[in-house]
Amino acid sequence: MSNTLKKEDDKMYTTTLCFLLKKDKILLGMKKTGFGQGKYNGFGGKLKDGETILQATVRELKEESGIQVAEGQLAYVGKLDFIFPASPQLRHDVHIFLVHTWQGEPVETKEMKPQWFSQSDIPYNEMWQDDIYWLPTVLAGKIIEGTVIFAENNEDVAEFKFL
Ligand SMILES: Nc1[nH]c(=O)nc2c1ncn2[C@H]1C[C@H](O)[C@@H](COP(=O)(O)OP(=O)(O)OP(=O)(O)O)O1
Repeated sequence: MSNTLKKEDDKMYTTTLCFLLKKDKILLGMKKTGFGQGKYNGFGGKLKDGETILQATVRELKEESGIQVAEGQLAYVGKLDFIFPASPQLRHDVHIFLVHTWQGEPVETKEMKPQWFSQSDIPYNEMWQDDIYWLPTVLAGKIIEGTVIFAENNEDVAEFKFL
């Protein structure tokens, strides 16, 4: 591996992502600010210093949707490594969780506008383009691990691999 690649690896940051499920519905949020603005996605964000992945998942869900969960209500479903060859500093991994029970009702926050969708009508064309490669597998009950390599425009998926 070249030194350049090693340097990029060192810079990788960690994020969380979680999806609430209720019967045949899934809760997505329209991201109003920051990375992924204008896309529907689950709720999550970067780990803060000293935080565990579970703590960050609970905190981000609360900040972005008003929903409170206990760590024990988070079901781990997988991990993805997002690689942006045109912008190596964007590289990050995401730890993904499903939530079936929680406290409170979703509310609009300054970061996200929550909306329930039928699981058979997920708006993949308004989401990150990698989601259609792995979210159906997660919703089918499988645990995933994979790598996404984005194209030069940092939007299209150049390659998706399940490990
Ligand atoms: N390609 C991708 N596909 C996807 O489904 N989710 C992605 C994604 N790339 C990033 N995400 C998720 C992970 C995480 O939940 C969120 C981005 O988190 P960031 O922390 O980078 O953004 P924020 O603007 O929310 O920053 P903070 O609130 O400061 O943490 O988007």
